[in-house]
Amino acid sequence: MTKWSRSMRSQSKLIALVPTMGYLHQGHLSLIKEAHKHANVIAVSIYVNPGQFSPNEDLSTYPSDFQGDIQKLMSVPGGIDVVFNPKNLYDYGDSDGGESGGGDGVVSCIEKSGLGHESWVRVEKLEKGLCGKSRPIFFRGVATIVTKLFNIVEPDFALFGKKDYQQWRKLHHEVRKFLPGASTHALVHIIPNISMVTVPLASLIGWKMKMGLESEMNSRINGSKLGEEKILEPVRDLDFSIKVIGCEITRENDGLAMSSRNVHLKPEEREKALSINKSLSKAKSEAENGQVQCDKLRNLVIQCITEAGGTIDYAEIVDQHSLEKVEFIKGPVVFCVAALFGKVRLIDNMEINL
Ligand SMILES: Nc1ncnc2c1ncn2[C@@H]1O[C@H](COP(=O)(O)OP(=O)(O)OP(=O)(O)O)[C@@H](O)[C@H]1O
Ligand SMILES: CC(C)(CO)[C@@H](O)C(=O)[O-]
Ligand code: BAL
Repeated sequence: MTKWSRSMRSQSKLIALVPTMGYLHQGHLSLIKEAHKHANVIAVSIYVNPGQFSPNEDLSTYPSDFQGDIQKLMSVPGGIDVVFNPKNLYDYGDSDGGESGGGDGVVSCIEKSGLGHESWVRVEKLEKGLCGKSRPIFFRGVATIVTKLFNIVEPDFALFGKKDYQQWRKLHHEVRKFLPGASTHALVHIIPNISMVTVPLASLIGWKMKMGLESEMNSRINGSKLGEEKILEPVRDLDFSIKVIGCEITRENDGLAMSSRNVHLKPEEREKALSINKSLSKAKSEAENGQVQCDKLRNLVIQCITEAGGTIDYAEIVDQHSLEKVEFIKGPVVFCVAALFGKVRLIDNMEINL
């Protein structure tokens, strides 16, 4: 994978990474669409990361359909360049991590065997609330695997969905925050010579889906960025020269946020789950009409979801940047919800910008 990336870089191509856990839907494809606006070549990773699941979570039942994913990726306008689908990205020491690094109860690789993988990335404050409460190792696992993917793929851009708002915010923070006066700029010189390369690698699905994109890419580059020096903003905490881009939530026509786990919802549960988006939309419009007391808005959402038959994990209104709870809406906030319908835990959110 790294060899491919470096070969792209040596041709001055900008590389975007779209990390996923597979079982792709239009939400994932919207990330790829956005990636095309920024980069010349696109890598999609498909890896169900065992390091972010606790033993009581749904690693073993997480949906997967690799061939279906490939079909979907082939149909993306503009194509993608490579699919990175590693079997396992952890060293399990003496114990057998099993297929895809998962397997029964094997989650964090080191705790059981005492050997193997033992380095973890943490984003100490932002990982604590919301999903971090009920999924205590989740964000450590996400930050670590994303760091590993960044090191392997060496992208210029990485795209994440705001459906997983806390994840996006946390990664954004981990990777890049504008520090006035900081001097660590990544300078990227874009040159006009775009040529297509296919790189089949053993551990990588050597996939080439370019389909007539060359002229489109040339005109984009010629039109806007030819010969310019593009300055990526200074990075923070971990000094990655990577720009993290957040993409809006893609919803089904009836408002349900697209999610791979939706496939596990029974029809009646799916119907009940519509209460999440409905109640969030109602809360947002009440806020826009002057109701800025968060407990009132929270009660509205909790009541609506509970009456529909969902079980609330959390329903919090938090500052969009710090993710700290707020009592009264005074600035940009995001209303984040996690709720269970049957055995399926769904998350959703809505930004409120008064
Ligand atoms: N509806 C959506 N709109 C925009 N981005 C999304 C949507 N669903 C997922 N994504 C983004 O796609 C990336 C990969 O997510 P992932 O593969 O876990 O899919 P998912 O649908 O979020 O699955 P899950 O059922 O685990 O929530 C993440 O950055 C995630 O935020
Ligand atoms: C970012 C991610 C691919 C890391 O495993 C995952 O958490 C996801 O799909 O949102
Ligand atoms: N998109 C979230 C991945 C997870 O729930 O593990």
